[in-house]
Amino acid sequence: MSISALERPRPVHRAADLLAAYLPGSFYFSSARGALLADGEHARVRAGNGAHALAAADALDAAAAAGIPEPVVAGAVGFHPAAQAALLVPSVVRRADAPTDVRAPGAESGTVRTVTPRPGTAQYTDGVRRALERIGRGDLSKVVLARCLELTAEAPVWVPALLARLVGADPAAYAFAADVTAPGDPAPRTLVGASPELLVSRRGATVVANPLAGSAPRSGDEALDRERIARLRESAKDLAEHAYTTAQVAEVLGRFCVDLDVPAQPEVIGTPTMWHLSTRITGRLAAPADPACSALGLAEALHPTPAVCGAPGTGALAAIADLEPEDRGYYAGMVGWTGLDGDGEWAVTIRSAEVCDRTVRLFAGAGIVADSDPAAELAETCAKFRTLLRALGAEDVA
Ligand SMILES: C=C(O[C@@H]1C=C(C(=O)O)C=C[C@H]1O)C(=O)O
Repeated sequence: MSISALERPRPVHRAADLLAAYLPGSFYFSSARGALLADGEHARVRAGNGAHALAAADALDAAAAAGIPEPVVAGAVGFHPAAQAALLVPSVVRRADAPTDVRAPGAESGTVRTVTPRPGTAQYTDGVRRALERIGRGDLSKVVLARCLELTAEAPVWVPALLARLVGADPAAYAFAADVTAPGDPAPRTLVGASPELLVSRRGATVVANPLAGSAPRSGDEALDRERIARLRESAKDLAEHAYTTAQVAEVLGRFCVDLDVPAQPEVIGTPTMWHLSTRITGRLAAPADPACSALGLAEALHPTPAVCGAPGTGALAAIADLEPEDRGYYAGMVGWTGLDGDGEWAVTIRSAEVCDRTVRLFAGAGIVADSDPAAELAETCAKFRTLLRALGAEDVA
């Protein structure tokens, strides 16, 4: 008698159940691959820059030996090479299929009291001009300049409702909520968002990365959007911006893979707020058992890609340090999970916010290359903010 159907592990929950069970302090991550909700803290994973994957492999072995069933390392790593990380082995992990018909109550508008742009818009466009000077001098070819909106709500922001609205608006997004509370925070701090960008996903020996770069706002009008998509496909400036990112991602994955498929031309993908040039790169790992080849190891090797940093990386990091007045924190870092077998999924932490009590800090950035127009780059950041602003009921205030 065949029992294969019984043996096959299957998710026992629905993504909507996991979302309903999410509470601040838990870790939630979902994508078209499935949903994961993790609770409790079996162990923290602490490691220096570039050493997270090895520390995670040790922590996973120890957790399995301690009887944690199907342990994972889950959490977020900040943008800067020496940034903070919030990675742990949770005590309990529940999984579900990909979210589909998630219904969330609409955002109540009028709850956001103040919106403070940091830097101000004029200072941001000035930063873009200064970046263009550096590009003109040949110091670098591309840099992603970000800005922040600091929102104050009239009451503490309830992250479970915000997360459910983000998933409901775009069930295919890489949606996440991770506890990133740091010493000195006045209240628990949660990183929450719905990213369109896969840093890397691994299943067995197969890896996928899906860099995005080159963008246009979505208008909601079909004819206008068709025009914007066609323009994006042919824009030399956006194609150049995209090519820097794809080249670096392909080069890094090439070090780990025996076969790598890099499509020659990007396609255009859409989110509810944006259109992006997108290249789906797939590869087969040469040594899948090596901890450096775990999903987290690959994510660490790839991060930060020119989608959120620039090219070359060192010049771009220096430009970001000089031209961005706000610390990015977890924005433009990575968020996801890795299992005992090395499989896992890590997204680029964009279209995200850090929520701490009544304060919400959102970031959005735009890739600056030789032909960038400061006003257009500012407009691009405004369009990217809409993902979170909509979910916060604050689209009209910023
Ligand atoms: C930096 C962000 O997005 C990134 C930058 C893009 C661009 O410059 O065109 C496009 C997608 C993302 O890779 C952001 O959303 O904040």
